[in-house]
Amino acid sequence: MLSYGSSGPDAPQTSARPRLDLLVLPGDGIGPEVVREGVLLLRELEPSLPAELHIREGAIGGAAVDEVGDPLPADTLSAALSAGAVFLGAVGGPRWENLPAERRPEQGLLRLRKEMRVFANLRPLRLPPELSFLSPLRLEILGEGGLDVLIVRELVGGIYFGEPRGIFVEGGERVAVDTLRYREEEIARVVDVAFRIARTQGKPLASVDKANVLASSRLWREVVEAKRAEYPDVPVRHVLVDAFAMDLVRRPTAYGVVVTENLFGDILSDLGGALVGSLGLLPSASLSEGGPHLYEPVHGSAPDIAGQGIANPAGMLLTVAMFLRHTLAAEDAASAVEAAVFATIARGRVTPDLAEACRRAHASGRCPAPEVLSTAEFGAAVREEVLRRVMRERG
Ligand SMILES: NC(=O)C1=CN([C@@H]2O[C@H](COP(=O)(O)OP(=O)(O)OC[C@H]3O[C@@H](n4cnc5c(N)ncnc54)[C@H](O)[C@@H]3O)[C@@H](O)[C@H]2O)C=CC1
Ligand SMILES: CC(C)CC(=O)C(=O)O
Ligand SMILES: [Mg+2]
Repeated sequence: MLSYGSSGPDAPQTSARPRLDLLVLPGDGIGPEVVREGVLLLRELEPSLPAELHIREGAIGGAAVDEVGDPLPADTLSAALSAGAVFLGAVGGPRWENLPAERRPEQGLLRLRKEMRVFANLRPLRLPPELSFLSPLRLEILGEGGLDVLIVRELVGGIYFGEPRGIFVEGGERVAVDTLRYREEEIARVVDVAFRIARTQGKPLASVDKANVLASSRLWREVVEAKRAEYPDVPVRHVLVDAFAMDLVRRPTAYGVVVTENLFGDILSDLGGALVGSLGLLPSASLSEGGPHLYEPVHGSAPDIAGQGIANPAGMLLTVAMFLRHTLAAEDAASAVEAAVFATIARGRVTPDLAEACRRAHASGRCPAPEVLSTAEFGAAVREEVLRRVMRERG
């Protein structure tokens, strides 16, 4: 394990602040590129945070397969389980696509989520009004408030984990099996998280399923109905997933908090990436109950742009904001990071994935002339902006 940063894990405590151990897992492709910007931002903010951060790095995914032949090495898992929080970049890539299923990078991530019991994956689809030019949706559809929908995705159950699974030979031909299985309690705990957030934010809850076909969805609906009695103040409706995909594009303002099972949440959040203009803008926080939370951007390892220094680190930086909010309860710092990311983009300072939308908007006076930045330049611009905001707040 590498450790880096000013203090190092074994340095004596020099302040009264509690110590928080962070495990950083860069992974593959653009993972390390965006994680670097996240760590630099954390370092910049560290002196003003309520905890002293001790950052260690570990191996996961294809990088770990190359190093030790296992996408989730035992020392990475034990470091994750004993950390205060874990950051992950992304895993996977064409290099490892032909490995046996259990050694594929993605299995390392799935096992990590399962072992950490991070069952509630919060995926905000947020585009403030001043950035509405990034969305392919027309202004009148997006609404005056921009886009603001929270997907709460069940993360450690469902078809990604159910047994039996695999490719078997039956009657001389190959048969593939995946099992979609949910226990009542697995549904209830994530639905409860979604209800609580909807209540706190004063928003309606949509539960997305496929109850007209799937038994797991019928149980899901029953559990939501039972939970509803505990939250009589939260308006709830059930929406079939196919209709929801259409409706999210047609009238996103109809939705506030959306709760759904693992596979549907995975697919729908990438659709959300298109609605905000780039998958590279979406953060996520995977919450456990009592254990460390896992923080990861929504996107994957993006092999098509990896190694070029052009990945958008905004999703990772907004993920840092989610860490500040959910692990450190440092709401002011979280809001400052979010505001800094959005303000940087609103000035036309963007990575290449947003450049075309910015150019088009510039032609109609909705965005300054774009200044196309590298991953590192965008990260630095956001850090400067965060510091400016923090200084301004301190007077
Ligand atoms: N959480 C994770 O580690 C995830 C890993 N993956 C893995 O990643 C690999 C690539 O999968 P894809 O289907 O290509 O999905 P992907 O999310 O890596 O990329 C999809 C598209 O979005 C673009 N994109 C993604 N993140 C971006 C960023 N930060 N800035 C600019 N553009 C960005 C990519 O260039 C690509 O065109 C696969 O091995 C897949 O299994 C996929 C999704 C999540
Ligand atoms: C690569 C998979 C394990 C997961 C995924 O696509 C996601 O969590 O968004
Ligand atoms: Mg995905």
